[in-house]
Amino acid sequence: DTIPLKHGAHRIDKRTDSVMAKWRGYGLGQFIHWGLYAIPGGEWNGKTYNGAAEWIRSWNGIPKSTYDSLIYKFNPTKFNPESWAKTAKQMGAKYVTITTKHHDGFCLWPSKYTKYTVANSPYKKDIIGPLVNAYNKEGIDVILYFSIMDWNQPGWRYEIKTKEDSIAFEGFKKFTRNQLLELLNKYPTAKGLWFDGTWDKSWVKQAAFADELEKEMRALRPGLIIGSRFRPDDFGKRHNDSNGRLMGDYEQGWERKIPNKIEDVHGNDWDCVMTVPENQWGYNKAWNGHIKTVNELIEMTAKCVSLGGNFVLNFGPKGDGSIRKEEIDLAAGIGNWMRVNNEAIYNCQYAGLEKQDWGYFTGKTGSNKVYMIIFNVPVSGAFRVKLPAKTSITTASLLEQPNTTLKVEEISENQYFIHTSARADNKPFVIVLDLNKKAGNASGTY
Ligand SMILES: C[C@@H]1N[C@@H](c2cn(-c3ccccc3)nn2)[C@H](O)[C@@H]1O
Repeated sequence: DTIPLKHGAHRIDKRTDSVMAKWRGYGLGQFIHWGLYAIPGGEWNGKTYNGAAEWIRSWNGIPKSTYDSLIYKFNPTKFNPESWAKTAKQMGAKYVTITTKHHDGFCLWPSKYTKYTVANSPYKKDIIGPLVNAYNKEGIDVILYFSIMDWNQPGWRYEIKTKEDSIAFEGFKKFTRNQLLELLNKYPTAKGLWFDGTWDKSWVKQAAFADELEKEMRALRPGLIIGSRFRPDDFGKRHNDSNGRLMGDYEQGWERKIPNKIEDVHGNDWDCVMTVPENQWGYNKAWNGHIKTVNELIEMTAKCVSLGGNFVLNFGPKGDGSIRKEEIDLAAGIGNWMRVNNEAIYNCQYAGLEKQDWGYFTGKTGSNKVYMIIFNVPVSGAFRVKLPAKTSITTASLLEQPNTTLKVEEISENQYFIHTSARADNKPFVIVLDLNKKAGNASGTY
């Protein structure tokens, strides 16, 4: 039996409207982390900060006031929103999530509710507006990242302990509401909000306020997509309420990690947001440790889509507004593969088939088509496929050469080997299966 909640989940199961269906089909997205932290780029006075570059303000190696005065150095002469949008387009991203305000409180739009914005920097101009327009012109939808935690706001509190705290935090809540409504009014084509900085004790006590604000934002912008990291329930639970139901339209918990099996996603929509290095979102001069390759990132994209989610790859532009060569090259490499194989990614979901070692199945929403995205070629050269009862393979072909049919060998009841000839390169490729009926999935629908 469920716990009675005033501010728990307001919907069970996935959204069924067309705006969310489009989001569900994006497959691949781009994250942009850009702000004052890109100016030091993880380094200060020749010393390197060993955390994530966008958290450098929290480092005791740099006085807070010194960090805050970076606003007077913000003048990205190389900022070119059209070229950022073209890079994303060429990569094959269908949506972009852009930091409007990260934890440091610096606003990339000329907010009326604080002085700590681009308007008071040497750059002076709005960044978010031109970005939204440039991405929309490329046919890419925009989601606005917003950090509730705001280190620049005097009213922010990690915890509310005194009367003074609570008075200050009430002012902070008003400020937060004003900024969110301001963003929705200034950028009406934004499809959704990606919240961050909502884990502290002060915020998890704001169930009623956050619930009312979410309702107000949805009323202002029908169809708005809001992730599960925005609000706490009556008992301070986040993402899933005290009855285990997702609060928000999709699960936001997959930050720098990917679910392993379908049971891990609990029937939710979800996105995975991923850094190229181990843990750097804002620009960091020193990219240490393992830097993910094109093939790794294609595999992460395929794995996310095979489990019904979207993969969102992070870019951290430099303080001057240019995008580093490593990221441009990754976008180009992923794009080369997506140009040929995006049919196996866009508008695809969990195919409901038993995972095999060669790679990932994706199912085309509402069709009998299933894609096999191959990363590991078996030494036998034969690719195993297990189908549910009464489901059979009508044809099999290579996505890159649609008119080549591949040999299908039935090896037992509902079990097949697909045979292909050896391939010259060691790049991922896609086999398309036309089935005699929809394979269905764990929840029986696409
Ligand atoms: C999407 C990513 N989320 C931010 C983040 C949050 N955290 C964090 C770190 C410790 C406790 C709770 C949250 N680490 N990184 C990163 O700065 C980036 O914006």
